[in-house]
Parts: sequence; structure tokens; C-alpha cells
Amino acid sequence: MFKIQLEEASKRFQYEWIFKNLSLELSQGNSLAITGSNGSGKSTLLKCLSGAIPITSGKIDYILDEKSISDADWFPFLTISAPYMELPEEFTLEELLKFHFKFKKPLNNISPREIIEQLYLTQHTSKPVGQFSSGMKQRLKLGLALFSDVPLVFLDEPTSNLDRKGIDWYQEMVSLYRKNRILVICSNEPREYEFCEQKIVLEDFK
Ligand SMILES: Nc1ncnc2c1ncn2[C@@H]1O[C@H](COP(=O)(O)OP(=O)(O)OP(=O)(O)O)[C@@H](O)[C@H]1O
Repeated sequence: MFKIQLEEASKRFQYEWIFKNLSLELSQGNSLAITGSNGSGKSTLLKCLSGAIPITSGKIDYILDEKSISDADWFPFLTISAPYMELPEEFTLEELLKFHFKFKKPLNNISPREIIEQLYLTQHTSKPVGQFSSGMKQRLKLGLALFSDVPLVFLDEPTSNLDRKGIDWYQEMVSLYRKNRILVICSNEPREYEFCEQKIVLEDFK
């Protein structure tokens, strides 16, 4: 069983507190929505939770079968899809999937061909990712995050650049692939997180 525990976690940039005294626990099967106005600190909290940047005080723990994991070893447990994360544009879709799955195991041994079908990108297998539309890139980012065999998935603004059909697709994908893992969603759009049973509003932690 995999868990994340936060005890009084706090983050400050210079003199500005982004969040203070945040305590929560997430276990496999839990989904958390992080909401708050623009600039309230949603992406900062996500970066702290994923180990990309340190917190200022308090504690964030990843726990596997009751044992704490050193933050240097967190990366294999997680995937992130976020607007500020760039895809390597020179790779074709086929090459990018091959590259990505050198580092992460595919969920349920799904093949690259099946992933491409699920992403509705079959006609674009040999196209460089740099030539993808913004919606195609967004589906690809979500696919890389959700189709990796990790217990922890972070999605920041998951439906940005998606059209109506893409939003329906996102909702179907998360309902299928959030089972038995921890899903953390940074968002201000209820349609992106209404299924989450836990929700925090960053303004409550200033
Ligand atoms: N590296 C940094 N150094 C200093 N301040 C930063 C840094 N990164 C973010 N901030 C500040 O932290 C605050 C929160 O930013 P963050 O991007 O986490 O907000 P957000 O809730 O994700 O915003 P949005 O909804 O607009 O995406 C902002 O005031 C921002 O300027």
C-alpha cells in the first residue's frame, strides 16, 4: 500500500507564504483536488508534493508498505502532466512513447499501439510532436501520465486546450484509470475534479 502524508507542510517564497500548516493523508484509491484562485499556489503545492522543489517547514512523506521513502527516490512513483512541462518536440509520437517507457512501465502492459489508439492519435504516429496541435499535445501528456504504471499521478489543469470531445475523453480516462492509485488535480474547473472525494482550497492555508 502506497501513501503520502503531509504534516504541517508550509512553503514560503522570500517573504510570501504560499501555504501554511497543511496536513493531509492520501492512500491508493484517493483523489485530491487542489483549488484556489490564480496565483494562490496550486502549481507550487504540486511541485512540493512531487519533490521538484522543497517545502520550507513541516514534512512530506511517501510511504510504501509502512516504510518511508527518501525524497531522492520519489520519481519512480509518480507522473506529472502540467502546462509548464514541455514534450520533446523533435521525437515522433512513436519515438516519444518508446523513450518514455524506458523509464516507466506501461500500465497493465498496454502496448504503444493501444495507447496511440486510446489517445485518438493513430494517424499521427510518425509525426514529430512539435507539429502536434495544442489539444493533441495535451492528450499525449495526459496519456503519458495515466498509462504509466505508477501509484501517484499529478494533473495540473488537465483540460486546458481540450475541446468538448477532449473534455469528455478526459472524464472517461480518469474514471477508468484512477482506480487503485492516488490522483492529485490542480484546477479551478469543477468538471476536471468533481469526482475527487478530497478537496483543498489554498486560500484556507495562508
Ligand atoms: N520560483 C518562484 N520564486 C518566487 N515566487 C514564486 C516562484 N514560483 C511561484 N512563485 C509565486 O508563488 C505564487 C503561487 O504561484 P503558482 O504558480 O503556484 O499559483 P497557481 O495557483 O498555480 O496559479 P494559476 O492558477 O495562475 O496557475 C505566485 O505569487 C507566484 O508568483
